[in-house]
Amino acid sequence: MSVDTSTSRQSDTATGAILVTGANGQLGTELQRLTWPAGVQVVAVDVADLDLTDTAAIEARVAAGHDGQPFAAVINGAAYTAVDKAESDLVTAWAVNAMAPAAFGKACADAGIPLVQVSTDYVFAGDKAGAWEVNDPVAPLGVYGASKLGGELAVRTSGARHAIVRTAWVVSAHGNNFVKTMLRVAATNPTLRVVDDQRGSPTSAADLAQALHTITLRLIADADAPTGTFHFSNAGDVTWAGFAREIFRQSASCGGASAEVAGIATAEYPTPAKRPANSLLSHSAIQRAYGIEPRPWQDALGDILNELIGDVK
Ligand SMILES: NC(=O)C1=CN([C@@H]2O[C@H](COP(=O)(O)OP(=O)(O)OC[C@H]3O[C@@H](n4cnc5c(N)ncnc54)[C@H](OP(=O)(O)O)[C@@H]3O)[C@@H](O)[C@H]2O)C=CC1
Ligand SMILES: Cc1cn([C@H]2C[C@H](O)[C@@H](COP(=O)(O)OP(=O)(O)O[C@H]3O[C@@H](C)C(=O)[C@@H](O)[C@H]3O)O2)c(=O)[nH]c1=O
Ligand SMILES: [Mg+2]
Repeated sequence: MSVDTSTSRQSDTATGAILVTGANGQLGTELQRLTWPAGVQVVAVDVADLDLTDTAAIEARVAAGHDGQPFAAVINGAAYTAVDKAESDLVTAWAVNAMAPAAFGKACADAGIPLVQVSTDYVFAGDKAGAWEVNDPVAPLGVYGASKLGGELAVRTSGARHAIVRTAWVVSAHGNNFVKTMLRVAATNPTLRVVDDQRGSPTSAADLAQALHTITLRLIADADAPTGTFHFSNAGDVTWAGFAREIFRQSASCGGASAEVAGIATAEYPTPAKRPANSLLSHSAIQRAYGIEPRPWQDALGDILNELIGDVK
């Protein structure tokens, strides 16, 4: 007997509207720049459209769907990302990073749709020698990481089919990030002091968006798609000082700003929030479940500098 594969394929095709939060953020911007399959529509909202401190509004928005149809999925890319400010603004940080994911979890469970929640390397204490695996113990050092962990736990216990994707050191050509800070400060300072004892994995917001594109479309199309916790960053690891040096090496090669980087100890750069010494993320879970193989962070940085400055050699 022959099987009509065209029909069974049809049911594997994702269609419908995806609600994306954080529309004006780094990730939200890149999710909107991607090409999505015909039949998939991205409905991107920011604080003016949907204030995430309003949990009733979140539940109503998800329940309302789009154009008379339920949403196909939610990607919660919004967050309270001001790590130092969060230390003194605990209630808002927890509202956006924990209570809003809880509301999305409940609303997605009620609607029977998948939720993609973005989380952070800052859920880890940073006291491991190698890369952090998805099931390694979490022990956030500050309010931002603790509130993002609260969001993870809420989503994990919500009953919604979900993927929690932890990422790290997100950079892009827009929004606030380390690359843009380094280029801006270098324009007026010949030497920058940058911590050389915090190690992690830089991540292009565009590459992260592509990974979430893959995961979300699979979750929509396939009820048996892998769920749980995953790590995505670009490949390789570096300290913030090493990252700054590579930013300036590539920037200088195309006539952009450059500066000397003096590596310093964390103790010499006091900040309100404590940060992990090592937050390198292992990719084994996302490789195994979704076949995603991140490219080196240096290549991703080249694309960002190309967009900001021009031809990077
Ligand atoms: N940036 C990084 O280095 C890292 C980020 N992550 C995670 O990745 C995800 C994406 O981060 P990224 O794109 O860099 O973050 P951004 O800070 O660039 O963007 C966050 C977005 O969330 C929005 N937002 C904040 N508060 C509210 C609110 N009350 N209601 C509605 N929207 C709100 C912001 O809006 P507005 O601008 O108007 O305030 C902004 O558009 C987040 O979950 C973050 O925790 C994880 C690891 C590293
Ligand atoms: C600007 C600057 C920063 N630093 C240090 C401070 C800090 O340890 C490190 C990076 O600075 P940032 O302000 O970008 O760090 P931070 O805001 O902590 O970045 C984090 O953001 C959140 C949202 C995340 O989830 C994390 O993955 C991580 O990307 O560099 C210097 O040493 N010298 C400098 O001149
Ligand atoms: Mg920051």
